[in-house]
Amino acid sequence: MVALRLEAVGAQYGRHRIFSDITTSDISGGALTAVIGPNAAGKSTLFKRIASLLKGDGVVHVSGEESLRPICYMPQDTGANAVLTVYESVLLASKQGSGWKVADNELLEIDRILKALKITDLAFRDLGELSGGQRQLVAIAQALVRKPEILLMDEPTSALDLFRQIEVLQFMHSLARETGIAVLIALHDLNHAMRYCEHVLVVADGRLVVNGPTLEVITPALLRDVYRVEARVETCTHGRPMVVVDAALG
Ligand SMILES: Nc1ncnc2c1ncn2[C@@H]1O[C@H](COP(=O)(O)OP(=O)(O)OP(=O)(O)O)[C@@H](O)[C@H]1O
Repeated sequence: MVALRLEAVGAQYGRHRIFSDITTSDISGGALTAVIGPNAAGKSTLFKRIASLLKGDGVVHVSGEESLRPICYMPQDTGANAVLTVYESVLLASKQGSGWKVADNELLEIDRILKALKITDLAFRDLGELSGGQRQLVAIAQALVRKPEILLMDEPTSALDLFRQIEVLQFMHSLARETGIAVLIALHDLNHAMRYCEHVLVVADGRLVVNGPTLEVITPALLRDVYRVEARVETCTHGRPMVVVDAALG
């Protein structure tokens, strides 16, 4: 199974250092890992650094699987200017880095992914005429069709309604389990992190604050120190842990 490990990783834009010296234990495939932290903490920058879209200090280790395209980054901004249909855009994504010849099984795979995300009805709509949530689902399809070993999803549910948020996170959770890929998801909704992610990586103040099992990491102390809120971790009526925020600290 694939594993990702960061060793003394840093990133900067010009002279502006965003974070430094991020070292993690193995982030293993088969599970979801939430990347959390306040606005501008560097979650997207960390993803870009892991995906080698940004140079920086340290080493990103990927072990376990041989893949031509092991890491895929799904950006937060899924704006679409191209004059393409949904189907064409997903096909184009699947062909990135390979030849242009299209095999039948590749078309079947696109059909399967559109069906799994319940967007088959959008296949021949122009990207430019989709809603924000529909575009986000298409961006997820574009990422999945590349079959990465490590998938970095930057706030993939931010434009989705509640039902779709849950559907997508459940789907990603099952996909990681079934295929053994490692999925890292930048999230602001800590209840989603608690419910769907086995591990959490917390980025703040230009460093990795902590990484580990979700229930050990998301505590009232962390919420106070990192998010500056007074909050509790309670159990809902279904027996699941959830964050209840009482107040923002001045
Ligand atoms: N292309 C860029 N050039 C210069 N600075 C940048 C660039 N992209 C991001 N930054 C800066 O890097 C810092 C981290 O930004 P980043 O987008 O990684 O944070 P984030 O944790 O993903 O934030 P959010 O939760 O608000 O999406 C911010 O101060 C931001 O202004």
